[in-house]
Amino acid sequence: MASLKEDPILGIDGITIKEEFGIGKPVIDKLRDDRLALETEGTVIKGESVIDKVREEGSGGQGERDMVPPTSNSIHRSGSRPQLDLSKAAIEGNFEERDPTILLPNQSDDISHLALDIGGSLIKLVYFSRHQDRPTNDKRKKTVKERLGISNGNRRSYPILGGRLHFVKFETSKINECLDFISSKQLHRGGMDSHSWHSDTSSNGNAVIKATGGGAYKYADLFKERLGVSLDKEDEMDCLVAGANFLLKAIRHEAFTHMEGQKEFVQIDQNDLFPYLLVNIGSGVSMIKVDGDGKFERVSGTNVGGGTYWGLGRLLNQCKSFDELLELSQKGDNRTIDMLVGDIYGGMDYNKIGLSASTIASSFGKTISEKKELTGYRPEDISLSLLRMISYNIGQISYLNALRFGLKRIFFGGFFIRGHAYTMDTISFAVHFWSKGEAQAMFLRHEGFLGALGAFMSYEKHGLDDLMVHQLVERFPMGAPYIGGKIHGPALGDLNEKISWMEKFVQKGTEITAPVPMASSGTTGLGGFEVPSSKGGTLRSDASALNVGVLHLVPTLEVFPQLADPKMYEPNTIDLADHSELEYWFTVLSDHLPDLVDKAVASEGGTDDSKRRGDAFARAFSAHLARLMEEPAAYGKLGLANLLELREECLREFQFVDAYRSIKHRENEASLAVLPDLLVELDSMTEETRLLTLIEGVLAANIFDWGSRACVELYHKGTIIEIYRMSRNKMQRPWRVDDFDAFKERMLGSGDKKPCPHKRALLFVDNSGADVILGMLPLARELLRHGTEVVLVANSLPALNDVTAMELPDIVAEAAKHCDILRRAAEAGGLLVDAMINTSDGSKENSSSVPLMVVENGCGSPCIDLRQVSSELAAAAKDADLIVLEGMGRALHTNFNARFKCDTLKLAMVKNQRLAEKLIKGNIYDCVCRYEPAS
Ligand SMILES: CC(C)(COP(=O)(O)O)[C@@H](O)C(=O)NCCC(=O)O
Ligand SMILES: [Mn+2]
Repeated sequence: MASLKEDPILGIDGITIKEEFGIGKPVIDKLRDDRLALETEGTVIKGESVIDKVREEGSGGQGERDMVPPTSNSIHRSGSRPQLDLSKAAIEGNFEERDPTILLPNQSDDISHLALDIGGSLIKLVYFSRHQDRPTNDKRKKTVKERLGISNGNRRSYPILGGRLHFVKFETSKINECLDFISSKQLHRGGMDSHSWHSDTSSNGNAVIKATGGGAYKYADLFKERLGVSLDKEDEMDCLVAGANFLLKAIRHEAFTHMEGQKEFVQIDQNDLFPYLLVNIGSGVSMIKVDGDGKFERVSGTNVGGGTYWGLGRLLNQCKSFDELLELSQKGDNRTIDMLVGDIYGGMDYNKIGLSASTIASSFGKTISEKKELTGYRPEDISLSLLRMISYNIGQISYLNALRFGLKRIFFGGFFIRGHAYTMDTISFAVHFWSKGEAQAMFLRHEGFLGALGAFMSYEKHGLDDLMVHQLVERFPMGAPYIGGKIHGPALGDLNEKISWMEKFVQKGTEITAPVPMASSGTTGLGGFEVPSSKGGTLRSDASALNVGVLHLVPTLEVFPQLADPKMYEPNTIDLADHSELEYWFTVLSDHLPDLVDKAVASEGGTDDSKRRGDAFARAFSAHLARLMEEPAAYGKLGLANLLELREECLREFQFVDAYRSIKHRENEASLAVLPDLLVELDSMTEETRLLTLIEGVLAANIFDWGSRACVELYHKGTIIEIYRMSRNKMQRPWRVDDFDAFKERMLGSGDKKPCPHKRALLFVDNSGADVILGMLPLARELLRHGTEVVLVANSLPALNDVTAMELPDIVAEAAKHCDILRRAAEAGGLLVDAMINTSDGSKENSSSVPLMVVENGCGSPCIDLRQVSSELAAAAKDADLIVLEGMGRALHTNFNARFKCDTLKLAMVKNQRLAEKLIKGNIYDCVCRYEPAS
């Protein structure tokens, strides 16, 4: 099939767009309305610039956001940040005061809980923030829940609410900064609500914080003095193990191997976790055999650990910080200090016992035979020799202990490692070498937080111990993608704080963003340490960064029950481990940024405040991209879906609630105007022709995608309907992937044999406007006509121009005004509870119709990860026997290779040339109609 781009008649210069189109001429005339022009930037060929229109309407004091009538739907969605409820706000105390306290009686605050691990060198802090879900009185939602048989009963004996788990660290020597941080966030005052999960006050009425590590004893008085809190001391080993078990069970991509500079995530089977050896490298080293939850034994340890490295480094090199010492090692050459096998054997390998010439025979051994003073050695070389000596020694002792107890897996944690590639390579090498490849060294992304997490877990009824992987969503730490120098990177609560952090970050930016060049591999594999591949010229800017995101706890998330093999399911189609892919998609997202910022700022009325937020958003997003470009696996396995979600999350973080709101509204209006005529035309067709026209319609209308650069350029060339007509005219079969005949046979049968209709179809809808109204709704109507219940599955939160579950009922109500099938089904599905329906026959009888329902999918991204969907969707899916996934995000970028237990139809127009070539060996604007019967 020729692409739209190549077609001289339909050329995207828009000069000659064919008039003849599948739907009637009056409809076309109707759509000549100026209001239906697509672009907002004033480059519209036909019709008035929408920006002008906005200005006119805005002169009455209304911004663009006011053009959209408020939806009548009152579903409460906890967005990325809780919104302030200012009702009944009152000033407390003296009105004359400069910053009087304002009481917000109806605001459900973020409630924080905190635990600490105060070590010899670092303080690790884990805290949880949450806000209570407000009860919803939404009748539609209730009806849908009833229909789907979702009970409101609590699964747990105590409530666990959604929230976020944050990870922060401070140097112990700067404990005052840590106290200031706790105090500024009021973290020590958490847990005072009725849902308290821990005994937050001691018998004498003081607030209590769980803490572990030696500092919990040493600094107890200071905490009491400064914050008025008591530290409730928890055993360090108990905490380490509880923290490690929680991470290994609950966090996807927590563990990874690191060999010769290559990081690879290991999927740990929860049921096959124990036993393992946990090696915690802090100032000293503990080796713990873990047999289960709370079942462990400290089997060994060594006093030669992180403290030794730092201490000796200070004495020998006068380094002021651990990172400085580590940074020196990056430029070191240990051959000037270590005695190598080759030094003893005249440059030869000692082959008989498998030692290469470059194997260290004796750490620091070369210095014996040289008559140099300490000043004669380079600090860089000393640092590297030290690092090797200590890492190698720890690797070897760990292996011997694993051997002692027959353990195959060794997990290394503790802040000595701090994500330093060379340290991990050295340890891995030692374990691999001594075990002859039998044992495997693994590392944990939250390596430094095991103790703090464990202390957190020790609160009674924290509710985290039985959380499942799918209930935790790891998100990029917002507002603080980097941590360096004096800038700490906790999640910043306050928007202003966040914006000024970004501004500060930009000033510091050049200092802390330099990527590290990777040297090529030089390891012999013969037991010698040559130059490991991950030793770059300089220390990564983020060597002390956390490399962990913020954990969002969403207890309502579930695994989509129709996945054929949930354990093998991988949502992303494109592997960003391929560097050229990564570069390409990073460029696409960067290029799209200025336009997105314009839209976002306009959606908030173009005020100075929104411009400042827009700027901060652009910086934050660019900084995240740069950070990920430097280390793609920093926050676990990175797929395109994560990047697209990151963009949306970042927008929300800077309080851009719905950047495309006016575009969506305009397209909805235009499409609703066309719908009645389209339905009449469809009804005049035979069943077979109609089914084909419907699928064509879905594919054609998927062209309305504001996330695709090519499509947005196209929108400059004509009105909504012109683009739609052009797209429909291009729908000749065969499509690039064309399983329509198989789908038709399942729907209509062949010959006289009429197949049994599907019982329930889940339609994963994509974009607002024509996509959902002229594409998916008519398809839903056809399924309803066949007697199939239809569940429209839409986003919980806005993403690009995707329609949301909150917006859909009003759209359906509008459509239902002109169609009895939709009206009856929507009534039966509880969608029309408070919509004013004015139909021709006025019939209220709904028992004859199967229901049309709407459920939210639990996400706010253009893609969907089916391991983590809303509980409503999971409930609706249980009885489904047909799934329709529509759009590039949901059917191509994600789920293209996913297999389901029930019949599945994947429909999308490919609106990106590179993806078309890669995925379907086709061209931009080619279509995919992939039908896969139940497996
Ligand atoms: C963001 C999208 C996945 C949305 O597509 P949709 O799901 O709406 O069909 C898609 O527009 C996309 O991949 N855009 C980036 C590539 C580009 O601009 O060509
Ligand atoms: Mn979309």
